Amino acid sequence: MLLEHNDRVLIAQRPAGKHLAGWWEFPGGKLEAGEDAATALHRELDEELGCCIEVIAALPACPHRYETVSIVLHPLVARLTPDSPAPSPHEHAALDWLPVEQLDTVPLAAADLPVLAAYRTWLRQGRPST
Ligand SMILES: Nc1nc2c([nH]c(=O)n2[C@H]2C[C@H](O)[C@@H](COP(=O)(O)OP(=O)(O)OP(=O)(O)O)O2)c(=O)[nH]1
Ligand SMILES: [Mg+2]
Repeated sequence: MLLEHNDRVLIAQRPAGKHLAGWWEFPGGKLEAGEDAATALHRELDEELGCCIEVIAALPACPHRYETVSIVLHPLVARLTPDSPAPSPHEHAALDWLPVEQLDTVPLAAADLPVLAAYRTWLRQGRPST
């Protein structure tokens, strides 16, 4: 999920001991059986960050094949609800808020590069809601 706040986007560093440890990602996680992307996102954010969000738009799905696993990311653009607590890193090594122009200055997980491209396209198109 691309969580926007004050013209910045939240990124999270994956913790030691997991796939892609040390790499940065957009918070979120796997769908559990029967969940749609929005339901999974709200659950994961509660677990990972302790914050509440509102979805603004859904971007096109981004499949990626790592050596050990293949994934499909379903990127959503979101904002914090007005009364949400600030995100805190319950499961990540660190969090950071970056302006969109700086998102390619950190080591993002390879699967996130097409996500970033789709987000920039969406911004250029005038942020259409879906
Ligand atoms: N959540 C998330 N996962 C990503 C991104 N980019 C990327 O390559 N991944 C990979 C990392 C994992 O291999 C996989 C799904 O991650 P996940 O958050 O559901 O699971 P996880 O590895 O953190 O472990 P767990 O929650 O099952 O304990 O997708 C991203 O931007 N966000
Ligand atoms: Mg996760």
